[in-house]
Amino acid sequence: MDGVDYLADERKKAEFDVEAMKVVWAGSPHNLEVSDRISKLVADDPGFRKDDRTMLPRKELFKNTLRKAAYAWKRIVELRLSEEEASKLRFYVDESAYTDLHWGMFIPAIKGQGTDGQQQKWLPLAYKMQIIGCYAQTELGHGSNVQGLETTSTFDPHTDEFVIHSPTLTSSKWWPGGLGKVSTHAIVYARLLLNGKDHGVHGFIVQLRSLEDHTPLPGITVGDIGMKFGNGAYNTMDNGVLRFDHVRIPRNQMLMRVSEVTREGKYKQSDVPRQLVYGTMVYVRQRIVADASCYLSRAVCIATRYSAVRRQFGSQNGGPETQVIDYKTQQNRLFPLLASAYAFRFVGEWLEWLYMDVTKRLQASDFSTLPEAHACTAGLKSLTTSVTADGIEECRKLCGGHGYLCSSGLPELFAVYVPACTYEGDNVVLLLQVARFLIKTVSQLGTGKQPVGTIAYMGRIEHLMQCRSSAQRAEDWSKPSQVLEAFEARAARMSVSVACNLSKFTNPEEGFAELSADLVEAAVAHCQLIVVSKFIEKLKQDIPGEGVKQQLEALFGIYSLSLLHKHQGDFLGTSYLTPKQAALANDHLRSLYTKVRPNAIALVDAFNYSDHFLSSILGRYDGNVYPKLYEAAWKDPLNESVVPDGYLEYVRPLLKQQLHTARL
Ligand SMILES: Cc1cc2nc3c(=O)[nH]c(=O)nc-3n(C[C@H](O)[C@H](O)[C@H](O)COP(=O)(O)OP(=O)(O)OC[C@H]3O[C@@H](n4cnc5c(N)ncnc54)[C@H](O)[C@@H]3O)c2cc1C
Repeated sequence: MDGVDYLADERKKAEFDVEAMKVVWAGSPHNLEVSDRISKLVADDPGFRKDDRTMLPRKELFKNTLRKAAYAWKRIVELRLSEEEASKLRFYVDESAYTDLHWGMFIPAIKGQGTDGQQQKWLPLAYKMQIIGCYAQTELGHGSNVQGLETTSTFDPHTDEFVIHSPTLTSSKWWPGGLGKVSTHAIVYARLLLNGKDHGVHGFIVQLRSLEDHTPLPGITVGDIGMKFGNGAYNTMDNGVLRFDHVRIPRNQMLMRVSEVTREGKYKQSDVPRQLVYGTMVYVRQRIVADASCYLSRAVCIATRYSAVRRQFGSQNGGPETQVIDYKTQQNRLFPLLASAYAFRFVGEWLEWLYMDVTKRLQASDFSTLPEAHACTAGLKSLTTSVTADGIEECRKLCGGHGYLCSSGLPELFAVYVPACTYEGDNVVLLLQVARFLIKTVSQLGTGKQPVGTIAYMGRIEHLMQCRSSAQRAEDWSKPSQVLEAFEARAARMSVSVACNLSKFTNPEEGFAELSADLVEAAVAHCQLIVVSKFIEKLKQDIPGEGVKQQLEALFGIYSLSLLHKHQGDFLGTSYLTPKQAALANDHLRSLYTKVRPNAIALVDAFNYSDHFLSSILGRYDGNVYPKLYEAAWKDPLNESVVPDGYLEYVRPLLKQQLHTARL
């Protein structure tokens, strides 16, 4: 029945102020106000409907995405939305589109790598969407290894131009979002060749399509790379292929903030430090971590609400069966994901601060924290996207069979999200970069160079190598300091141990390759420690609202102790814990599940997601799942006729034993 809240009893159980928790999740009362207003604006506008997305054929789907992107822009202009409101609107429209790359990669690349003059020329056009841009780095043959890119950009001093060329099939640009069908311009990464000398990979602004009729410019071959994983999902995006046949661009379209090519064809480093490009990278990765908390919280919201609606077994004397959320196994799978969503939210918030800090330092030519900031953002991107991708899939399983229906919202969420483990750096490749940084830090211990930021704990290496957990009772694990030391000791010991093993190799690179699996594990331990420590920092802040802090403390316990349980081998193997202490931690974890259980629905309500945004029948706010699932089934195009198209040709001849005369 519409209008009835089937989850009302669950909501009454909440032991904290949900409105105050909404503010914590949003980051501030201002953020909550903007998010709430814009999300309602999108949800109430039929122009942003998305419930038919998984049923549309690709061409229709894509055309509809183009319409929505144009309509969104129209609304942004009509309503005179600020940049903040506009980006929220795009977020709540919730459809991957060329605009993601235009705003998320093309513009930041020009801002980060373009000279002042280049920014003045290109940014106003891009801001008004008079040009649409994408980010063309990856090639058919090369992705992670950027230095292996093959596209060339050769300077021609006679015409003062660069000649962009794809010398081989494998040099074809392959994957860039927005490239296939829409972008008029691209930031193209190519090897800079001057007088036959290769100066490595640089970025160039290249016009791809006519601004009059959208046809590719001479020398350019461009198209879409084809259907991707899932229905709807990321197929709203035109990931593209691009080849250049000696395409000429003016010299001033090389992004020249850091290095330039003079009129005479000389390569010059500008006095702007090379490290500046890291600023853009920190920005992009910070966005990805923030997105991880959004995607994970969406999946968790769906699975939590449905777990409270769904009942299986346990009926007493003909009474209702048990809500599946009351099974400890369900809690043990679901609540750590709920806690992770909050943990990632807070680490994402901290990354926003880090980005501002890095920017300020770069402006003052202070590069001292850059290697640490780089390693930490690479690691957090890897950790949070991997957990989120696996977490969405776990939420699907938590919803049983119905989770497999597109109307649950989970298959599409998963299909849209999984590539985040690959783009902006393959997750394993990124963890190996973190590991290199950890090994370097270990090798510098004792040299007087103090580790800074998220690696500062290594400065207490002597203590961390020797200390033992003092936990004697389960409740001891409720102390953040107890948990923090456990994670620090584990991370430090794993790094030192793998560094010792590495030192046994005469060729360090050989050793690095041989021990790469252990190195990745050490990197994961370090990254989990960062998330744990940032959660603790959040808890130290003033958090208003009745019961809010207590819930966050419980979630912190669940996040950290579920990891401790999962990676028990690390903690025991490095001798920080005894098996008894690990068992006590697990006892405490179970008690936290009991504490969070009555608050679970309110904790996901605090995400403040509209039904439109969730687009999931299982995750409906009112819990009215079964009638809506039933209704939705009848809307499937296959149910438009009672007898399916194809019956006469292929089913009836079979039933009537007349296949020999059928036209198959
Ligand atoms: C949906 C989507 C959107 C994208 N959008 C863009 C875009 O807009 N612009 C753009 O330029 N690119 C884009 N990409 C490309 C993306 O950035 C690359 O796919 C990514 O960098 C990974 O590179 P790769 O595909 O070459 O993987 P590979 O590097 O070939 O990885 C294959 C496997 O090898 C492993 N591996 C690789 N190197 C090592 C190593 N050194 N040690 C151990 N293992 C290793 C990896 O872990 C992985 O398991 C997109 C990709 C996807 C899927």
